[in-house]
Amino acid sequence: MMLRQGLHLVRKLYRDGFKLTGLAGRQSLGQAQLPAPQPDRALTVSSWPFSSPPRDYSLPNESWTPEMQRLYDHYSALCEAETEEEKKRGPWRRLPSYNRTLKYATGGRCLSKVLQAKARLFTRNIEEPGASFEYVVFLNKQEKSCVCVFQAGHLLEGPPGHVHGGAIATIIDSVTGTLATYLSGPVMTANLNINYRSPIPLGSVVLVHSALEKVEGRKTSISCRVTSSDGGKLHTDATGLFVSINVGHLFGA
Ligand SMILES: CCCCCCCC(=O)SCCNC(=O)CCNC(=O)[C@H](O)C(C)(C)COP(=O)(O)OP(=O)(O)OC[C@H]1O[C@@H](n2cnc3c(N)ncnc32)[C@H](O)[C@@H]1OP(=O)(O)O
Repeated sequence: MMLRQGLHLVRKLYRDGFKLTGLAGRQSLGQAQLPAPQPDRALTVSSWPFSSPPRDYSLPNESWTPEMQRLYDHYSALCEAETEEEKKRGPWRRLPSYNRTLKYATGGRCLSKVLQAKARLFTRNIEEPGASFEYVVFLNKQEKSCVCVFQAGHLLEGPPGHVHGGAIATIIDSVTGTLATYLSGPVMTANLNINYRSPIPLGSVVLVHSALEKVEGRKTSISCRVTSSDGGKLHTDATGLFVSINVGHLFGA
């Protein structure tokens, strides 16, 4: 009964232009749901009359180091830039990030009540600022790429003083998945292939660069490089394969 109700809602929300903000850990939206002339509108949250505004976890907080803040300011400035000829905004966008995968999507509160219960997004699950994943994703629409500024907190320790490989995989999955979702709509990770090249010091700030490799039918391939904040040191490189899904797939349909 619950499942049927849920699937009905999924279909209805899709018919009504439902926009996912967090499916599969992603911050971005499927291209199909982005109205091209006013891209910012698609990145906003629905104004549900009785909800309090959700916290956007990709905004600066007191835990951010000066380096994290510097890189945030750098990419934010690119987002403000205008193109020469038309005084239109350039290709860069900061993607907001919430701690619920469906609740804060347009129309998602209703779906969230039925299907999601108290589910929280893994990477935004720890309230203490700076303790785990501090990150912000900037998308370059023209280049079909994105860069994530990532500061790893003390809860992500693996080898003493360094970031756990699973935490690195998590941020790679989240960032490559964000890009795949933006480009191809709802997807799930089918394969991640990761090469750990040099350890990431805990508390340091790194850049996670992702770019589209190819789209073949339902398959979207994304490459990824994690580097030091000055780009001089390669920490990790990876590839991700994402397969487009019908949202019913998440509910066993
Ligand atoms: C909600 C917050 C969570 C945050 C997490 C961040 C994002 C995630 O990590 S998503 C969760 C992790 N991923 C999963 O749990 C996915 C589990 N797997 C699945 O559900 C399915 O296997 C799924 C959807 C990936 C593919 O299944 P299905 O839709 O039946 O596709 P299927 O027909 O098997 O394959 C489609 C194509 O992809 C290819 N493919 C599928 N899996 C793989 C793979 N592992 N490696 C290579 N190719 C693959 C197939 O060969 C096929 O290719 P072609 O079209 O050329 O023949």
